[in-house]
Amino acid sequence: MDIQLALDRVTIEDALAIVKETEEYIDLIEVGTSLIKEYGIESVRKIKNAYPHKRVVADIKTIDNAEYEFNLCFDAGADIATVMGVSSIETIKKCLQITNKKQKIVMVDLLNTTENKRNQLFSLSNPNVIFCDHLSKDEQEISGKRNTFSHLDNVWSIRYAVAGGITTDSVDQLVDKKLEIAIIGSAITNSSKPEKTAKRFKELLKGL
Ligand SMILES: O=C(CO)[C@H](O)[C@H](O)COP(=O)(O)O
Repeated sequence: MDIQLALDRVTIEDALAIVKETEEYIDLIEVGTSLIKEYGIESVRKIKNAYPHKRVVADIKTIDNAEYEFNLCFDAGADIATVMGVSSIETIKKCLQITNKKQKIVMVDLLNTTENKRNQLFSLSNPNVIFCDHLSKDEQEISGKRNTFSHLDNVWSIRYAVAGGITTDSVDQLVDKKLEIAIIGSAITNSSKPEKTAKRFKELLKGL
């Protein structure tokens, strides 16, 4: 399983320093929504320029204005851009259209989607789409919720990632889920030893 390092609530300089330390153990770099909101699309450009050999995810969380936002991300060098699954089907289809045209990847964030909407989204699955099971920061921090990854059991045939509060103690729940990507943020970025923590995740996820 690949590791996507989510960079949130840090400066671009700190983000670059964390990637430098952890580079050997991570597969994708996520320019978090907070970085894009605070520093703009330049955050994506700077991180891709510094790590051209890594897949860079722009976590723009598009919910409307798909063409403009997806072109912005891809033109800045992102390999993957995110759209919220709760968006209208017009928005999702436009993201897919731009992604296919530019031969990039779209990650559909399933936060707050209903089962009906998820089934509708899964029917659009193609090799350029990765779905992301996501437990929000606010649900984690305010309500103390933990992701149980329970509805992942029926999704063998599609590309799948998980995000939200994953720690070295919770990765064992990902065994046998046939996931492509574990998105890990604060467990690494808030660690006093990011390199050691990223290395531990790599060891734990190897072979999964
Ligand atoms: O999309 C995000 C926040 O909206 C984060 O990328 C995701 O939640 C991973 O970060 P963490 O491991 O700290 O929860």
